[in-house]
Amino acid sequence: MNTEKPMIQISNVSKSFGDFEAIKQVSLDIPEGSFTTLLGPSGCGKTTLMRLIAGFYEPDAGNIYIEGNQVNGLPAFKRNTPLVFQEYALFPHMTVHENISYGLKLQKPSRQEAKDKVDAMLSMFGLQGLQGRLPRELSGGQQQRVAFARALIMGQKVLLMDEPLSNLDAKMRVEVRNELRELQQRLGITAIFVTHDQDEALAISDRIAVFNNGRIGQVGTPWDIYFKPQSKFVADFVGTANFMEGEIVAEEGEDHVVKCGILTLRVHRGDYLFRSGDRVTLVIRPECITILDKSTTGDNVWAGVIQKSSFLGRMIRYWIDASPFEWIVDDASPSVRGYLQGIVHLALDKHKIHLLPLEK
Ligand SMILES: Nc1ncnc2c1ncn2[C@@H]1O[C@H](COP(=O)(O)OP(=O)(O)OP(=O)(O)O)[C@@H](O)[C@H]1O
Repeated sequence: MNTEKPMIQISNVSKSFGDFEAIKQVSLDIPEGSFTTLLGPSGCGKTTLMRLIAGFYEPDAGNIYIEGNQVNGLPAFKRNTPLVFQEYALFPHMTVHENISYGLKLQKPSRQEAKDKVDAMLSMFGLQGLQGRLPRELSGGQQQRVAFARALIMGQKVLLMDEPLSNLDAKMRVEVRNELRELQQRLGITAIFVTHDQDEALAISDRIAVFNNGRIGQVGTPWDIYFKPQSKFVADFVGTANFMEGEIVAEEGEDHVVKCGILTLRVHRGDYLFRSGDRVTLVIRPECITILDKSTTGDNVWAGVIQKSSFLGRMIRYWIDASPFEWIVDDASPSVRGYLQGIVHLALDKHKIHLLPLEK
């Protein structure tokens, strides 16, 4: 389920600590049933925004709405927006069962009702058989699952997560994130997730809000954030990109002709509204450049000299000098050629170049 109805609305919210403005007039709608990730470098305000939604901080200005109701001033425990942290924050002296059922206390359920609810959570999170253990007797992944189960046992419709997977090793991190995503979709939960890991954000989210210095730089689907960044900051922060400055010198057929120093490239015009004379930044992802098997001529083809390479498992990354530019190029089928050296010829599909207005 992923309707466009907003479950949470953040409207012109600002928050300062002393003289320092950590959140600057941020507005963001979180659709019901969606998985939204707040992504950005350290100190950009992700955790602060999360704590504002959860009710641990109050905004200095602006409003927060949950299901259409303004919640400014409403204490955290009345918001039904549980927050799961990187530190699992389980009660160390309580068993898995006691930890998970903790939130039910206020409802005063019968023993059987509590057991049924805990059993349902144990099964949902693959924790069957572990209910009698203490947190220290569990792996990191199991502890984090207990933390999720504890957060959701009251049937909450919203789940806030602040770097919840950061303490897990790489493999476990991917496993738990896939489970989390599957569960969020199955239960139709509205999830907000904080990370500074771009791969994680791209893999798990319906929408990503990229933060920069207390403001949202761009909100969009992972695809748009990666392939259609609206600023150099977003393009640079999410993934790796080659950047080049250029000027549009002509329009030919469906293409812009862009002059970048000694290199002239054709860029498919698509939806761009640029005109001849406009100065632009070209954003080119490393995997969008192809290393040719043999020299050829044509549009968007040029030569360079390999400076260094790095084997990344699923590909080899090359740094290729084509003075005055140095290109980063990812070769995803290295088995065919092994490591390349010396002069190579590069080709670039005109549809795979993204244009931004040149930032001053
Ligand atoms: N309670 C506080 N008092 C003073 N300054 C704070 C407080 N909480 C956060 N800040 C400052 O506000 C800014 C944003 O912090 P925040 O924790 O929201 O960043 P973040 O994007 O979550 O970073 P990280 O990824 O490192 O956790 C930082 O400069 C931080 O030092």
